[in-house]
Amino acid sequence: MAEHNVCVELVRERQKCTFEVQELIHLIDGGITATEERREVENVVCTDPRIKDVVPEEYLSHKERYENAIRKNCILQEILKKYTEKRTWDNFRPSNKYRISSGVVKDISPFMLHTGMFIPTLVNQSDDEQKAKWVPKAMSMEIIGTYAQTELGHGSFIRGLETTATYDPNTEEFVLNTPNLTSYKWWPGGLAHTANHCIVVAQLYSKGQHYGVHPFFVQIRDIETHVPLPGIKVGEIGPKLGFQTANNGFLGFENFRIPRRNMLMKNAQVLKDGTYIKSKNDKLTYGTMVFVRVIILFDLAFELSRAATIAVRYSAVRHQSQLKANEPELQIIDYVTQQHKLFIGVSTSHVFRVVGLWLWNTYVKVNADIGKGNMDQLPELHALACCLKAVCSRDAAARVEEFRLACGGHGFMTSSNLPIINGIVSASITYEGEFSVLMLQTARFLMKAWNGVLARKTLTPTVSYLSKFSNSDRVQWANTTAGIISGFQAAAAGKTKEAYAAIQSYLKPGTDYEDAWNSASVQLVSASEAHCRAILCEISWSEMQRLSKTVSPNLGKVLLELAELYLTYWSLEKRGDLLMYTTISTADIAKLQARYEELLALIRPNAVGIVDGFDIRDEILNSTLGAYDGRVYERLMEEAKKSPLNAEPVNESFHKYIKPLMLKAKL
Ligand SMILES: CCCCCCCCCCCCCCCCCC(=O)SCCNC(=O)CCNC(=O)[C@H](O)C(C)(C)COP(=O)(O)OP(=O)(O)OC[C@H]1O[C@@H](n2cnc3c(N)ncnc32)[C@H](O)[C@@H]1OP(=O)(O)O
Ligand SMILES: Cc1cc2nc3c(=O)[nH]c(=O)nc-3n(C[C@H](O)[C@H](O)[C@H](O)COP(=O)(O)OP(=O)(O)OC[C@H]3O[C@@H](n4cnc5c(N)ncnc54)[C@H](O)[C@@H]3O)c2cc1C
Repeated sequence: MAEHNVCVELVRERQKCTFEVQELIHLIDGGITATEERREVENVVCTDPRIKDVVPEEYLSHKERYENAIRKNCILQEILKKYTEKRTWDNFRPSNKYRISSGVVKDISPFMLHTGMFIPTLVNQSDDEQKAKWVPKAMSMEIIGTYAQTELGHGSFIRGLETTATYDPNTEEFVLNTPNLTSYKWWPGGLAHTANHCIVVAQLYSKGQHYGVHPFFVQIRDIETHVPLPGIKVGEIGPKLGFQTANNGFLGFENFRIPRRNMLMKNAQVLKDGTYIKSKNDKLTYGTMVFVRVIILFDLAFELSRAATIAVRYSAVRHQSQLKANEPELQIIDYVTQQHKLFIGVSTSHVFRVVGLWLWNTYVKVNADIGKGNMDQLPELHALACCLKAVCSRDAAARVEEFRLACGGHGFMTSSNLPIINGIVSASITYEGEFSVLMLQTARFLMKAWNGVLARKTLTPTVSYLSKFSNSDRVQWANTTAGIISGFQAAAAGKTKEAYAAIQSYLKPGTDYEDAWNSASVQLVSASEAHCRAILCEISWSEMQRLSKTVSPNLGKVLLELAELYLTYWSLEKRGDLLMYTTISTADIAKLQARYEELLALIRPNAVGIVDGFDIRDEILNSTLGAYDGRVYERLMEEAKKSPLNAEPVNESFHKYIKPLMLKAKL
C-alpha cells in the first residue's frame, strides 16, 4: 500500500508506534519464512482477477451466491494445489487455509468441511490401507467430502443418532438406512450440492447386536454426473443467520449399500463374518471432534483479529464530539470508554492464539501417546478442549459484537464486514459441541478431580491446583499477575467444591445421581467457566512472558501490556468471585481499576501498530471501515453506489404501488 494514499490519522498513528510492526508479524506467523510463505500465497490468490467480484456477494441471490462461492473456491484450490506440490500440505497451515478463504468469499467456504473434518477424519480414523486409498484422493480433490453426524432430531447427544448401518455378511456390505424423519442428517457443510462423499456417523448393527456409533466412508453422488446415487436423498437446508455459502445439507438413506471396508477401521472393526472387534477406547470415534475443538481456537483468534483491525483503524479515523469546547472533535479512539471496548478484544486475539498453540502441542503429545496405546491423558485433553472451545467461542462472539457496536451506525453496514464476522463467530458457539453441553463435559472431569482431592490423590497437571485450595479459607490476595492467577484458581476451586456439594445436597434418598447433577448444573457450568478462565489466564501470561523474552524490548513490553490487560480486565469483571474466594479488598479493586486505566493509556499509542501486526490484507478484511489506508467515507460511498437499487433513479415500484396509493389518498 502506497503510504501517500493513507489518511492523515493513520499516518500519524503509525508514526507514534513504539515497536517494529514487522517483528510482531513474524512473531504471530511463527518466523520470517512463515510470513513470507503466507504472504506469497495470499498475494497470488488476492490479486487473481478471477477472484474479484463485480457485484458484491450480498446482492446476489442465494443460488448465485453459492455458485460464485464454488467458482472462486475452485480457483483457490487450484492455486493451493500448486503450493502443495511445491511444499508439503502441512507447511501451509490449516489456519492459513481458513484465513485465505476469507479473501475469496466473505462468508464460509463450501469446502470448509472437506478440509476441516473430512480429511482429518480419514487421516485419524482409517487404517493404513484405507488411508493410502482415500487420503491422496481427498487431498487432491479428486473426491470432495464432508462430515455428516448431526441429524434433524439429535446433535448434542451422539449416542441418540438414529441412522443405521447394518452389516450383511452375505454380500459383505453395510446397509444404511434413515428410519425416521428425525434420522435425516441435517447441517453438514458442503453436503447439499458440493460433496460427492461423506463420513457418515451411524449406529452399527452386526449379527443382531448393536455396537453404537461408528464412522463410515460413503459415496453419495456419481463422480461424473454428480447425480445423487439411488437410495440417497440429499438437499440444502436453507438460509441461516450466517454461513450462507456453506451449503449445509440434509441426507437420507434408503437401503443404501456400501462395502464392508468402508467402515473406518483404525479403532474398531467388523470382520467378513460380522464379528465385531472393539476399539481400545470407544471415545476414539469422537477423535475428529476433539481435533476440530482444538483448531477452532486459531480460527477464533483470526476472526477476532479481523474484527479488531476493522474497529481499531476505524476508531482512529473517525472523529465525533468535542471533549472540550472550542477544540476539534476527538478521534473516537481517544475516548477511554472506546478503548475499553476495543483493547480487550485485541488482547483476547493474542490470548487465544498462544493458548491455542499450547492446546495444539498438548493435543499432538496426547495423540502420539494414544498411537502407542496409552490413553491416560485423553480425559484431560477432552476436558480442556471442551471448555476452551466453549468459553473462547462465547467470548469471541461477545468481543465481535462489542467491536461492531464500537463502530456505531457504520458497524451495522454489511460492507463493514462486522455483521458477517459476527454470524461466523456466533455459529461456533453451537457447532462442534454446544456451549453448555461441552461445559458440562468439563464439569464431569472437575467432579472426578474433586473426588481425587478428597481422597488426597495426585491430580493431573491442569487440575492439580485444586488441591492447593481445598480448605474453606479465603485465599490471600496479592495485586500482582501471580496473585490474579492464584485468585482465579481459588475461584475455580471454590466453585468446583460448591458444585460438588450441591450435587451431594440434591442427592436425597430416592434421588438419582443424574437428577442431582441436573439440579446442580448451573453451578457446574459456572465451575467449568472459572476453571477455563484460570487456564486462559495462567497459560496466556506464561506464554506471553516467554515470548516477550524472544523479541526486542519494545515489542516485549507491548506483549506484556496486552497480557496484563487480559488478566486485569477479567479480575474486574469477576470481582464478585474474587471477593468470595480471596481476601481481595475494595482498596485492591480500586488499585486494579487504576492499573486497568493505566494499561489502556499505555496501549493507546500502539493500538494501530498492534492491529497492523495482524497483517491482514484488505481483500481478507473485506471492510469499508478497516482498510489499511483508512479511506472510510470514500469506501462507504463507493459500496453504497453498488446497490442495484441505485442503478435507476426511479424504481418501478413507485409507478406500480406508491403512486396509486398517493392518488387514492387524494380522492
Ligand atoms: C478452503 C476451505 C477452508 C479451509 C478451512 C480449514 C480449517 C478448518 C477449520 C475447521 C472448522 C470446522 C467447522 C466445523 C463445523 C461444524 C461441524 C460440526 O458441528 S460436526 C458435529 C459436532 N457434534 C458435536 O460436537 C456433538 C457434541 N456431543 C458430544 O460430543 C457427545 O455427545 C458428548 C461428549 C456430549 C456426550 O457423549 P457420550 O457418548 O454420551 O458420553 P457421556 O457424556 O456419557 O460420557 C462418557 C465418557 O466419555 C467421555 N468422552 C466424551 N467425549 C469424549 C471425547 N471426545 N474424547 C474423550 N472422552 C470423551 C466423557 O468425558 C465421559 O467420561 P467419564 O466421565 O465417564 O470418564
Ligand atoms: C453453522 C453450523 C454448522 C454445522 N455444521 C455441521 C457439520 O458440518 N456436520 C455436522 O454433523 N453437524 C454440524 N452442525 C450441527 C452442530 O454440531 C449441532 O447443531 C450442535 O452439536 C448442537 O446440537 P443441536 O443442534 O442438536 O442442539 P441441541 O442439543 O438440541 O441443543 C439445544 C439446547 O439444548 C441444550 N442441551 C442439549 N443437551 C443438553 C444436556 N445434556 N445438558 C444440558 N443442556 C442440553 C443445549 O445446551 C441447547 O441450549 C452445524 C451447526 C451449525 C449451527
